[in-house]
Amino acid sequence: MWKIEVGEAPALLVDDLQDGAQNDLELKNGICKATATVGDKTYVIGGADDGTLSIEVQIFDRNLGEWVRPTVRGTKPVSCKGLSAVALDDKILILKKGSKPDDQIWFLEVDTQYVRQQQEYLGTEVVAWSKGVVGNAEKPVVISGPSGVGKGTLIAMLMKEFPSMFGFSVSHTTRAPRGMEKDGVHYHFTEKSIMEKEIKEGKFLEFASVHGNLYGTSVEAVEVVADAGKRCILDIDVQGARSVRASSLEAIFIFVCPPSMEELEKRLRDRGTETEEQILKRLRNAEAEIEQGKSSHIFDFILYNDKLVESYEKLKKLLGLDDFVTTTKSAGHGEIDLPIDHSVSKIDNKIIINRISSGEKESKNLIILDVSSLKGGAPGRTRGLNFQAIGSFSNGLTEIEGLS
Ligand SMILES: Nc1ncnc2c1ncn2[C@@H]1O[C@H](COP(=O)(O)OP(=O)(O)OP(=O)(O)O)[C@@H](O)[C@H]1O
Ligand SMILES: Nc1nc2c(ncn2[C@@H]2O[C@H](COP(=O)(O)O)[C@@H](O)[C@H]2O)c(=O)[nH]1
Repeated sequence: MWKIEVGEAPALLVDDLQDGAQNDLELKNGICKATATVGDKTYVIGGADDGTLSIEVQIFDRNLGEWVRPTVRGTKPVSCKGLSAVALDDKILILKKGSKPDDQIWFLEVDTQYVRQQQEYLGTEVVAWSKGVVGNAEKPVVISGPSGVGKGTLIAMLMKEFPSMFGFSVSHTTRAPRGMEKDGVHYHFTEKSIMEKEIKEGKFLEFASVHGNLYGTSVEAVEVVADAGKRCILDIDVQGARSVRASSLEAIFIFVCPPSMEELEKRLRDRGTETEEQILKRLRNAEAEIEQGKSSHIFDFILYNDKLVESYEKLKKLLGLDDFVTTTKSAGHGEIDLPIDHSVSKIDNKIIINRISSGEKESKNLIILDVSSLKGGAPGRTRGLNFQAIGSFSNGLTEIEGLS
């Protein structure tokens, strides 16, 4: 048995860190941390010792016998009353005790494709947070097409008809605001140097130089919509769509095409928001974009926006909304009633969460969390978690309550 130091935290016994699921390790300073081991590395997760109130991560590399502070990507969860951690293949499931239902389940990615890419890019140890979403939330919708084709118009119609279903991903841009555009609503208008710094810090899901300005979708812009329980719509150019296609965000990709170049030019000119020079630049770029949009295999659907009302009906059809009745489809993600006192174990793809008895006669004693169909992940959300709650009763009967 050998002793190691966790930064400034009290000494831990390495034997306590063996074999992953050692949960709720109470350190001498009272901060609750959980540990999980993936490969040669033990991850110590918990506490909030940097003044940010977010959960911290340290890694003990067993091969090197060294502690490492990784670069952390994704939105960090805020600290809580206690944590449980369970090692999966390339990520660690974290259960936050005493947190709100939509803040209880998180994943710390340690060896996913995204983490490996970031490690290669930064040359440092990287971990990435992603919040777990119960059930299968509808996929985000990526809408691309040349400037002036009518993407914004179609999206505005969709948001007007289905305000509680869709949320717009507010992009960052270095271009100047147009007359009626509001910061934080149409775009986050920003400086080039600030945006470049934030890109380096990994805050963007995708970014591209479009018509001479920088545009990008921050991870937060997509998460804000997901947190509101809405389906995210991204209005981005073809380069951005390609990056999103290569990312972990599973989406539906729609390319909007003009009926002709003449009509595209007319729409751009009639809109009256660009200078002559900008209109010509946008029209030049449009030809290449249309070619890529039609041939690149990025897009699932091509939508010709000729007559607006007809195009909008087609868009609704693509999204399964043509005969939509608001009351028949609700989000219905379900919430896990995670007991504060629990133990956690793993059998294949099932995580068994066992209530540590508090003497109640009728309580949900067991929650089985199915992690076999996880989708998405950092940067963003991990979707597809399913669960069953099983309650045992004093009469020996068992009640099962399940989700999908
Ligand atoms: N089907 C249509 N028929 C005629 N005009 C249209 C049609 N769709 C949109 N428009 C008009 O074309 C102009 C450009 O539309 P919009 O601003 O929605 O384009 P966009 O693709 O979002 O452009 P950008 O990429 O530059 O933001 C607007 O004035 C809009 O009213
Ligand atoms: N790759 C990205 N492209 C974006 C993003 N936000 C908008 N756009 C695209 O830029 C052009 C021009 O937009 P405009 O508002 O200046 O007319 C248009 O094609 C948008 O789709 C983004 O975050 N990423």
